[in-house]
Amino acid sequence: MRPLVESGPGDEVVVIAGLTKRYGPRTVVDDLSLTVRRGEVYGFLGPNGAGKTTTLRALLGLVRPTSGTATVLGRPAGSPSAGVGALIEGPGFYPYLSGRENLRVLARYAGAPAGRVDAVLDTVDLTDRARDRYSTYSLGMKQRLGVAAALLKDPELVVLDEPTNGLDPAGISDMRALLRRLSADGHTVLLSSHLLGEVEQVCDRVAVISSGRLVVESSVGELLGLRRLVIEAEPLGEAAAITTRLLGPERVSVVDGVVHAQAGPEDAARINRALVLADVEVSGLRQEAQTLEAVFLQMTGSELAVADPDPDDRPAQRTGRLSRRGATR
Ligand SMILES: Nc1ncnc2c1ncn2[C@@H]1O[C@H](COP(=O)(O)OP(=O)(O)OP(=O)(O)O)[C@@H](O)[C@H]1O
Repeated sequence: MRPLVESGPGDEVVVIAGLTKRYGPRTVVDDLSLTVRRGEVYGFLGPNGAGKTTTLRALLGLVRPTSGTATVLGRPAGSPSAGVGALIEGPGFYPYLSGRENLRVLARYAGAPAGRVDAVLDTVDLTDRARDRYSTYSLGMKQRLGVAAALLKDPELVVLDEPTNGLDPAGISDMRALLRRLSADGHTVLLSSHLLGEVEQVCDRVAVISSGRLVVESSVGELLGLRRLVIEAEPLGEAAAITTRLLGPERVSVVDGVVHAQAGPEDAARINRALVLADVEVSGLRQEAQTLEAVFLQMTGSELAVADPDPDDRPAQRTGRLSRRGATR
C-alpha cells in the first residue's frame, strides 16, 4: 500500500459541493460534498440505493444536479475532457469480436492512438486472451476489458462504478490487483462499492454515504484507528472513573463488568500507568480493532455488505483524526 498522498492546493481532482439530486419528491443525493485528491484511490461506499451511481453520473455530466456543483480537474462536470475515463454502465462490446478488436473499435471512435490498445490490454492483464472472442470471457475479464476501455485515452482520473459487482473471489482479487496497478501507474481512482473488504484493502480514503447524505469522509486508516480498549480491573468503578478523567465521558462506558474505552495504543499505556498509580488492580488490558463494518454500523445504524477479506492483504493501519460530517436520516 502506498503512503497517503500529501495534498496541497491544486491537488483536488474531484470537488463535489452541496450536490443534490431529486427525482420528483424523492431526494436521492442530498447536499453531498467531497473531495478526491490527486493520486489517491478513493472509495465511495454505501449500501444499495444510497445514491452512489447517481453521484458518479452527475460527476460525468450524465445527470443534471438539482442543485450544487461537481468539478473534475477544475472543469464543470461533463465538460469534454481527455482527463476522465469511466466505467459506469458496462460499455457495449461486440460479443463476436475479440477483446483487442473491440478496443480497436473504441479507440478509433474515441480518437485514442491505436498503440494504446495493447498497452491497456497489458495493464488489465488480458494480453493472453486478447485474440479470443468477447463472448468467451468470464465476467471478471469482461469487467477488466471495461476498465481497459476507460484507460484508452490515458485519463488522469478513472471512475469505476462497483467494479467488483457480481465477481467471484478470484475475479475480485484480480480487480483489486488492477486497482493497485492503476494507482501505481499514477492514475487517480474513484470507485464506488458496497463491499467493505474491497474498500478497506485498496482505498486511501473513503466517503461513506447513506440515503444520499455523507456520513463520513476520512482515510481508511483513520476510520479503522477508532479502536476499542477493553480494561478488566478491580475496583471497576474506580477504573472507569480514572479512564473517564483521562479520555472524557463520551469515550468510556462500562459493559458486562469491563471498561470499554475508545482509545488507541498510545492511550493504553497512559491509562495503565494511571490505574496502577491509583492502586487499581489491572487484570486485563487489550486492544480490539474495529472493522469498517462496525464503524459503518455505528454511524448509520444500517449494515453494509462485507466482501471476502483476504487476511494476507490488509493495509497497514494508520491513525489520525476523524472528521465526521452530516447526519443520517
Ligand atoms: N432516473 C431515476 N428516476 C427515479 N429514481 C431514480 C433514478 N435513478 C436512480 N433513482 C433512485 O435513486 C436512488 C439511488 O440510486 P443509485 O443507483 O444512485 O444508488 P446506488 O448507491 O448506486 O445503489 P446501487 O448500488 O443499488 O446501484 C435509488 O432509490 C434509485 O431507485
